[in-house]
Amino acid sequence: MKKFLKGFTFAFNGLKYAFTTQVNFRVHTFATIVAVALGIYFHISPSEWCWIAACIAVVLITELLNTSIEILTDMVSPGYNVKAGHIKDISAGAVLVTAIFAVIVAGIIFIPKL
Ligand SMILES: Nc1ncnc2c1ncn2[C@@H]1O[C@H](COP(=O)(O)OP(=O)(O)OP(=O)(O)O)[C@@H](O)[C@H]1O
Repeated sequence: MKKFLKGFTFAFNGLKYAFTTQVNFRVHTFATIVAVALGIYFHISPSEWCWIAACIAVVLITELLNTSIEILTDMVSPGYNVKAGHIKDISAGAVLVTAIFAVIVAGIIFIPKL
């Protein structure tokens, strides 16, 4: 049980690290708050909440993985390396894809309610 709770502490430390060091993670957290506030304001349906929750999760998870890939890349390749650059660009591209997906879903749900 102690080990299980310790795992949570490590996970929360990771979230804290991402939040305090990554501007993008803070921006996505702010976007999460806005999406939840809009969902409450417009009384969206349970299935619309599922889509919003999925968007929030996929964007935040990808941002967290992007952060850890960046750290790992800097560790493995501290100097300039074309491949290191590609790795970081691809990882950032993954975040962009999820963000575009979230904006499209939010548009489909919220624009008709305006
Ligand atoms: N070691 C490297 N070798 C080659 N290009 C790199 C390297 N590190 C970074 N780059 C290039 O610079 C871009 C920005 O890298 P950087 O590490 O600053 O990431 P970031 O997205 O600005 O994240 P953060 O601000 O959190 O560090 C990368 O996407 C990549 O194109």
